[in-house]
Parts: sequence; C-alpha cells; structure tokens
Amino acid sequence: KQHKFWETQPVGQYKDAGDSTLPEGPIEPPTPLSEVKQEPYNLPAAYEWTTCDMDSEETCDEVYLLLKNNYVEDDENMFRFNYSKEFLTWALCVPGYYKSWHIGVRAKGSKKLVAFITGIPARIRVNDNVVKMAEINFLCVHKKLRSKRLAPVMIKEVTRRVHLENIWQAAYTAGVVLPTPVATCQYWHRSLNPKKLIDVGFSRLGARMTMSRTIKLYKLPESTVTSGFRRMELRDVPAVTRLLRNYLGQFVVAPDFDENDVEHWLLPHEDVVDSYLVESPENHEITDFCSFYTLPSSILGNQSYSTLKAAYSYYNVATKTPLTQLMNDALIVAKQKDFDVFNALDVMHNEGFLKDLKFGPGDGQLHYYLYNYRIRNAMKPSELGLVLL
Ligand SMILES: COc1cccc(CC(=N)NC(=O)c2cccnc2OC2CCNCC2)c1
Repeated sequence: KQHKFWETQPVGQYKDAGDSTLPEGPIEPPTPLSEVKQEPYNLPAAYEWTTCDMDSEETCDEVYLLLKNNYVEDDENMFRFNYSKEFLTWALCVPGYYKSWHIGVRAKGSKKLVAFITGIPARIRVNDNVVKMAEINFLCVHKKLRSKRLAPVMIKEVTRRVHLENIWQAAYTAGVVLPTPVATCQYWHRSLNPKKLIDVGFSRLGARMTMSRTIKLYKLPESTVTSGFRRMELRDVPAVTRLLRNYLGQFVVAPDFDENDVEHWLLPHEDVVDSYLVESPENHEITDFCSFYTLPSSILGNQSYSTLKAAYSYYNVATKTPLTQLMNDALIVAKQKDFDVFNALDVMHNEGFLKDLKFGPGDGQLHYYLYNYRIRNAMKPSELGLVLL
C-alpha cells in the first residue's frame, strides 16, 4: 500500500536509491502539448473542479476558511497553520502566475469548497541549470473527506495543468517522507514571548528553570544594534537583487530571482513579509539583508489564547555584518512587532546562528522534493537555498 501513487510518478524511486549511474536532470522528457490530456481528471461523482480566482474577495475567503479549518497541524494537533487572506494573495498572485493553477474541488450540491491545491511558476537553478518549475503548495482536503483518495487525483490534475503550460518540473515540501527527499531539514524555534509559548504548550519550562529566569534568558534589546540597519524600500530592489543572486549562487538548489521577483517576494508587505538591510553609513553600499514572513497558527483548545504569532526566516545574506548579529537584529524587530516565536530551517548558513541565538530544535522535519528531476545525491540542508511558504 505504501506510496502506491508515488511509485507511478517520475520522482526518485527507492529502487533507484544509490544508483549513481542515473544521470542528473529530467527523469522523463516533455510530452508534445498535443498529447497532454486535454480534459480534467475524473473526480468522485459528487464533486467538481473549480478554478479559485484569488482576486475575488469571496473566493479568497472560501480558500482562507478551508485552510484555517483543515490545513497542516503540528504532530501533537495543538496548532494549525492560519495563513491570512493577504498572505495567500501574495503567495499565489505572483509575477507570471496562472489562475488555472489555483485549483479547488467543490461538492456539486452545496458548492462548498472542500479541497485545494496550487502551483506557481518559478525559475529554480539546480547546480548549473536554471529550470522553469511549478512550486506546489497548499494541498488541503477537508477533514471529513480524508482517505477518499482525493489527493492523488488533485496532484495529477495540477500536474496536467502545469504540463499544459509546457512546464515539466516541480518543487514541493512535506512533513512526511515520500519517494524521495532531495533534502531533509530540521526546524528550529526561537522564543520571543516565552510566557505565552509555555502557557499554550508550544514550549516547556526547562528543568531547574523558573518562569522569570526563562523570560530573562530570552530577553532582547529594545532596538537593533547594527548601524545602517533599516527596512527595505522599492529603491533598494536592484542592490538587493545583486546581493541575493551572488549569495544564492553558492547553493545546489536556489531560486533564480530577478528584480521583478525580488520586488514581489522581498519588498515589505504588512503582516505578510518583512525585510531589512544594512546600508553602510560611509559609502551607502548595501552589504547585508534579512527577511521573515508572517504565518500565524491557530491554537487549538486553549482558553486564553487563539493565535500564535510566528515569524518564519526567509532569505538572509550577510557579507559585512556577522550573520549572527544580523539575525539577532531580525529577532529584535520581530519582538518589536509582537511575534511570539521566530522559526527557521537549518538551510543555507542558518546552522551558524541557531544555537548562539538560543533557537531550540523543533520536533519535526521538513522534506524537500523535486518532481521529474533527479539530482545525483541528496543535499545537506546547508546546500539548499530555497525557502517555500
Ligand atoms: C506552530 O504551528 C504549527 C502549525 C502546523 C505545523 C507545525 C509544524 C510544522 N510542520 N512546521 C513547519 O513545517 C515549518 C517549520 C519551520 C519553518 N517552516 C515550516 O514550514 C513552512 C514551509 C513549508 N510550508 C509550511 C510553512 C507548526
């Protein structure tokens, strides 16, 4: 039963593990567009496909509520991601996006939205090859429709619609192990509001630790320490693009951002994404950059709190300021903005600051996958330069 579906897909298969004679690159060649299935896959009779227009307030609301009530929970089912409507519009209406890749499933009678899956176009470099890919995300099936085997048909349908746009590769992440991860990352958390985190059960009071001692342990300065540290502005896009492209060039897998991408993904957008940079006071050169995105979680079954305000480390570049000092300034502004916790994966150079800045290891892993693209060896997290939302 294990992975009956994934064994039919062009992804690294367990039986090929360790066979380093297999070449790096696409597993299957593109299909002539005329041979791509023209009509949607069949759903169970009671359901129908729908395209979700995220520009429509009403549809965006439906998507928001479906995810708020049915999307990913932590291993102990204490928290559930609660992506905001603003965030979802930002994450899905990206430069060059296809509305047809924002796919919903409705119950025919009630017209209720019961499932969702999305793709967005991205240029991803793998070693020396820039590949047009779809980034797949937000796969969600209503809790009441689980184990109806809807996920495989939704994955096939988004794949079909991506193929229709002549794109043959994809990237996605999951908390579960599927055939076959290209990288397996550990996530880490830095307490900003330890009292709330302990009250809601996200963190536990350390052995031989009092609450006041714990609050003191995680206390941060009121203001940032790096001179020239300021929010990113539109005029900074060219310099930040140069800085980011140079930095990301060292990783095996990373986005191939241009100025248009940087403007969309990294310009500050309230309650969605925050980005800061260091402008040298002497020559006004931009030498460093840090960013984090806003992803709150609903707190399931707590009397005093309903929402965990979490910041997620996004892209960070340090060329003059020590990365640890730069990230400490990111923690300081996140605390100023009333975040409860700052999360990070051990990707890129993050491992270098996690322990020093008092991050604790999370209780799970995030696995990265490529669809129809083989890489000879799985990456260490430090070789991965891609952060998905
Ligand atoms: C605290 O509330 C949670 C609500 C749901 C799940 C989890 C645990 C979890 N699965 N965390 C992550 O996947 C994670 C931890 C650190 C950084 N990025 C992450 O995931 C991102 C990237 C993948 N898509 C979801 C958001 C926590």
